[in-house]
Formats: sequence, structure tokens, C-alpha cells
Amino acid sequence: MQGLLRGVVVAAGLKPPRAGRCARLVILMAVCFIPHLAWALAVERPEVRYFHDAEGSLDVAGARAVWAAGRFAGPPPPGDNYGFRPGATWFAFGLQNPQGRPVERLVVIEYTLIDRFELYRLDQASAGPLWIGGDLQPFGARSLPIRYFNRSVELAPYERVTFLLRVASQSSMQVPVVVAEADHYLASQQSSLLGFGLYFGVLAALLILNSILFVSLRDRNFLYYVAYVLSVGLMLLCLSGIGFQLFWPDSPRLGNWLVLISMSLSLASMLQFARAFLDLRRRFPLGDRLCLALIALSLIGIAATFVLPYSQVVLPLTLLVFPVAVLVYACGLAVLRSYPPARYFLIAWTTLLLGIMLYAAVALGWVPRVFFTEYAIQLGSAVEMILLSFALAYRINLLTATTAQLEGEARGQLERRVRERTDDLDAALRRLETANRQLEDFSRRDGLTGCFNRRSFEHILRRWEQQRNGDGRDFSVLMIDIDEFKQVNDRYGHLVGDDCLRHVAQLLEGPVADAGGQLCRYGGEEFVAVAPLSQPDQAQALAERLRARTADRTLISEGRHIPVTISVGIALREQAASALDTVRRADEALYRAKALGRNRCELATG
Ligand SMILES: Nc1nc2c(ncn2[C@@H]2O[C@H](COP(=O)(O)OP(=O)(O)OP(=O)(O)O)[C@@H](O)[C@H]2O)c(=O)[nH]1
Repeated sequence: MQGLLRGVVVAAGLKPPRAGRCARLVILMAVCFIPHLAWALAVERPEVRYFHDAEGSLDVAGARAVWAAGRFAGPPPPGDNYGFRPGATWFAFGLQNPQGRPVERLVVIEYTLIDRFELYRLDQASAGPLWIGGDLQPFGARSLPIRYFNRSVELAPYERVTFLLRVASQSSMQVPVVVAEADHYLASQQSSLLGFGLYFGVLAALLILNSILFVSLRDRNFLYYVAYVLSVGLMLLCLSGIGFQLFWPDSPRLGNWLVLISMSLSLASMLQFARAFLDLRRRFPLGDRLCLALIALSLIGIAATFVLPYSQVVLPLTLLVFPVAVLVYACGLAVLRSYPPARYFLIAWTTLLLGIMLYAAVALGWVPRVFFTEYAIQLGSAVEMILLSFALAYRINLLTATTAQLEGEARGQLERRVRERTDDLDAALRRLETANRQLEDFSRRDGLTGCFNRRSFEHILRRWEQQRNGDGRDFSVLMIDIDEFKQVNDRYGHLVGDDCLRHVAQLLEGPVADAGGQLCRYGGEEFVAVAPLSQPDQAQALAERLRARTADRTLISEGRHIPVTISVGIALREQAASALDTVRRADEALYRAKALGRNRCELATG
């Protein structure tokens, strides 16, 4: 078992116990086991023969006749297991007192679920039963207050007595008869009691631990697990006879009823635990539905205990164990690949099944009945529950790791989104800035010619004035007017007039920019240019260039060649003079140019 345990632990990927610790554990177990062996030798198993009375109508006289006719069969089946038997079964066994003094012997039936039995001395059968017992009798009817049925019988010196035992039970019937001195028998039970103590101790510890975990984590898996441990614990309390001995000695019927209830609850809670732990609804819906169906059947078993006799419930419920075991195993296998905690679940489940198989092998006589094999189910279920507890812890670890990973991913995604949004926002802001700049530019320009408009001109002029005041340099203002423009409009129409304005603006723009100046449409057919020219000849040269260029380039509009000329008034802005005054002087010079015949440039004087 130790090897098996170690194998299971290693297979589960858990940290194996160190070799030294293992050795100590083995020695401790051996120390517990040796006294058991010694006292076990002092316990005698008499040769038993049996006869089935299917009707259950045979009385002791009839049984005596059958015995006398040699119709009792033997030896008993493996494990003294007779299965579910209707009617009654008669057993016969002999005891001999080899001593020359009277002795008392304790007759023990090492099984706890027998409904009723009667023990007769063959030679005194007509005197009535020596002992009437069974799990429907109060606990106090036993000679020794222990979990197995027992009765002291007295044997005279050198006496050999044959006993007849009539057993009737609705449960699966096992009748292992042993005989020993009372003290020896009690001593032989010590290790068994130690085993049960350990078993229920482990269950209690798991129960408390997982109840606390359920209360603190609010994870329902722990609740189902606790329900499972509780119901299995209760079932084994009933089956072992310890519950009857310690908790309900005066209520024999309660024990039978609790066997059925705890069996149903064990099956239902195991299935529910499997559903939740393996996440079957999502990972294996068919298995989930089958589990639900078997849970319903298990719970129907509970309801049935209230209306049907024990015998009609116990057999179907026992048979239900097989599909439940297969289904739970199949569910574990089905989700194994996609869900790592299923591995722990399967290992745990395997240990229980191994325990059950070992127990069955003992019952069938394939494996000798020793301490570990006799209590294989207890060992298997204790290891199973411990491993399931590990599985729950592993699952929590996995969930925590998955949550952390998801959180990390979500945080990364959020950061990425925030970055993307910020980039989008930046791009939108840049587009908005460009649009604003374009809008601002648009509002500063004249729609027809693309030159700065009159409002911009005022800003431009103010800026020039401030800058030039700052560094003490002068600049020039050129007022430019298209000659006889009204006639263009009148003769060719306003569209041609518009073409003319664009044409002139285009011709002026280049030279003004080359001179470092800025051109604006002042209004109507009038333009104004400011240029950083502080000498009259420089300003005149620019004006002359503008005039000549305009005069040289005929306007071609709507297939017509239209000569266009301009007149220019020039004024130099001198230190301390206001810019507006300079404009006014340029305007006056322009009037003079017009008056002097147009297509000419005039410099303002004074
Ligand atoms: N097509 C067009 N005509 C305009 C625009 N703005 C003003 N005008 C016209 O420009 C003409 C200006 O005429 P006037 O002020 O008499 O000047 P002019 O005919 O050029 O004569 P002088 O300046 O003396 O040579 C008017 O007929 C206005 O209607 C415009 O944006 N487009």
C-alpha cells in the first residue's frame, strides 16, 4: 500500500516523501501491525458449513434433521460472502474445549449488517435459541460492547458442541464466524480500532479544512467535497458498526436507514463534485447530463427509503454504484486533455477504485484477508479524499494563475487600446490644427485672387511697423490700381473682370515676394504691397518692374487678348512716421499717377 501510495503521489506530480520519512512510516505501520498479527493468531475461525432455506420456513428441528442428513454444504464461499439471499441460511460449526475445566468462548460474527440471527446448541435445540441478535436488536444485547455481534458461550470440560446459526438478512449477507477468548479478541481489535481512528481522524481533518476553505473562498467545489466526505464518513460509520456502537446504540433501525441515506448522498455528492470540479457543463455536456440523471436516481433512492422496505432499496442502490463509478471515470478521461486538474481527479478516483477492487478480491478469496486488504476501502477512500483535496488546491492554483494571466492580458490590451486611442487623438488634433491653420489662412486671404485681404493687410502693416521700429529700418508701401478696370467689366463682363484681377495678382505676387515683401488686395481693383525697401530708387525699381510686367503680359480671357496696365503710387515709410500715413501718401501718389495719364509709377514726396 505504501508503494501504491508513493506511486500515486509520484504519478500525481506531487513532491514524493523523502526515503527516510518513508522508512519511518513503514516501521511505524509495522509496529502497529505486529501486535495485530500476534492476537490474530489467538482468534480461531471454526470450520463452517451452511444450508440455504429459500422459504425461510425451516425451524430448528427441521435444520437439525437437515444437518443429521448431511445436507449442509461447505466450505463457505470466499470471504464468507453469500450475497443477497431470500429466506434464511443455516450455519453449523463446532467448538471443542480441550481443557479439563469449564471455559468461556466469545462467538463473534464479524459483519455488522445482519438483520436477525439465532444461535442454538445442537444438543439443546429444543430449549430455544441461546442467542438472538442482529442489527435490529439494541446494542446492549451483546456480551462485549464492540462493533461486531458477539456472545459468550460456556463449554464444559472436554466438551465438543455443534452450534446451529440461523441468519436472515435483507442486505448482502456475509457471515464470518470467529471464536476466541474475550480478552484475546479485544486485543486483536486494537489495530483495527487504530485504523478506524486514523481514518475518521483524516476525514474530520479534511472536513474541517475544506469547510473553512468553502467559507473563506465561497467556491462551491469545496461544499460538494465536504458533502461527499460527510456522506462517505457517515456510510462507513454505519457499515463498520461504529456508528451503532457509539452514536445510536438504542436505535437499531436508524442504522439501517442511515446506510441507505448515506449511500445515496455519497453517490449524489460525488457526481455533483465531478460535475463542478471537471466543469462538465462546458467541457463535456453529455457527461454532465448523465451525471444529473444519476444524481436524480440517487436522490430518488432517499425518497424510496421512506416508502419501500430496506431490501427493495439497498439492492438497486448498490447496483447504482457501478454506473456511477464508470461515468465519473469516463468524465475524468473525457476532459483530461483540455483540463489539467482532471489528472488529479482521476488519480484520486483510481485509488478508491483500487481499494474497492482489493476489497472485492479479499471477499472473493483471491487475496488473503490481512489488515491492509481488509480495510482497503477505508484506505482507498482516505487516500482518494486526500488526493481530491490536493486536486482542489491545484485547481485553485490554476485558477489564480489563469486569472493573473488574464488580468495581465487585459491590462496589456487596455494599455494598447489607450495607446491607440491616444495616437488617434493626436492625429485628430494634428488634423484639427491643420484645418484650423487652413481656416485661419482662408480667412486671411481674398477668395478671388488668393492674396492677403484687406483685414490681413492691417495686421501685416502693424507688424511691419513694429518690427521696423524695433530695428530702425524703413520700408515702402506701393498702392497699385488697375487702369480703366471699369471698362473691362463694362466691355467684357464681370467674369472677365475677375480673370483680370486674378491675372494682375499673379503678375504682382512673384516680384513682390522676390523683394521680400507681401501683397494684399486692398479692395476692388486695388492692391497694396509692403516691401523692405528703404531707398526710393529701390522702391521705384520694384514699382516699375510691376508696371512693366503687367503692361507686357496681355490678359487672355474667353479667347480675347486684353491689354491691362496698372498705376503705382509709392511711399517710403520713414522713421517716426506712421504706417497709415505712409499708406495715405502712397494713395495720393497713386492718384497723381492716374492723373498723369495712368500706366505709370509716382513716388510720394514730402
Ligand atoms: N469684376 C469685378 N469688378 C470689380 C470688383 N471689385 C470692384 N469692381 C469694379 O471695379 C470698377 C472700378 O472702377 P473705377 O473705380 O471707376 O475705376 P477705373 O475704371 O479702374 O478707373 P481708374 O481707376 O480711374 O483707372 C467698378 O466698376 C467696380 O464695379 C471685382 O471683384 N470684380
